[in-house]
Amino acid sequence: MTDKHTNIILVGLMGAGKTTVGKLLARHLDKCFYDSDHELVRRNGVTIPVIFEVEGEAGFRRREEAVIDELSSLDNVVLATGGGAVLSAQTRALLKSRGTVVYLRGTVEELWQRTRHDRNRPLLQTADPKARLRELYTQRDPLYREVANVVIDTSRQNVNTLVRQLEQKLAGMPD
Ligand SMILES: Nc1ncnc2c1ncn2[C@@H]1O[C@H](COP(=O)(O)OP(=O)(O)O)[C@@H](O)[C@H]1O
Ligand SMILES: O=C(O)C1=C[C@@H](OP(=O)(O)O)[C@@H](O)[C@H](O)C1
Ligand SMILES: [Mg+2]
Repeated sequence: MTDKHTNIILVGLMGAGKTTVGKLLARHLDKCFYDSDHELVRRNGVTIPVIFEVEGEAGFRRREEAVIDELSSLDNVVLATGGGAVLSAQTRALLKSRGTVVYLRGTVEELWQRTRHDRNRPLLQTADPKARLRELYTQRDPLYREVANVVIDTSRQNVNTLVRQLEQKLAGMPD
């Protein structure tokens, strides 16, 4: 059976730090770390941009939905999701029932600074990636808030500070 509070699920936009913070948080809490993107890459043997290229965003979303369903049904894990996972209503319902959901929030400026040199995020391969991030923020911020039990502001906070802050918040949460 899945105990709601044994899993920690991280949501938020690209560059929020889900992968980086998640890995460190898992080590601190002695939980297994999974990242839905890493799992898709490992299983399919191709990069995220290649999945987008071959199957389009819709194909990627189908795979993402399935892998998040599978990983969130495990116990005692920290799961970093991809930024677009919450676009699926099915995934939103699932996440809320399978763990404590943490929204890592960041300003568009910071998210952009953290992602601007990375070619591994196909949605940002546009003429104006910062404007794209702004659009995605407007569209998705309400969805992240809808699923989150905890919202953490990552602005001007280093990863170690964020992990400490998160540990404190999680420890103070009711069972
Ligand atoms: N709080 C932070 N402060 C500074 N840099 C960060 C922070 N969180 C993440 N980063 C950096 O931003 C980049 C994107 O982080 P990542 O964990 O891949 O984000 P996400 O998985 O949410 O897209 C990485 O280079 C990471 O080292
Ligand atoms: O926001 C998105 O739609 C996406 C975010 C990426 O993950 P990160 O949020 O870990 O960068 C990855 O899943 C894919 O490029 C699509
Ligand atoms: Mg990530």
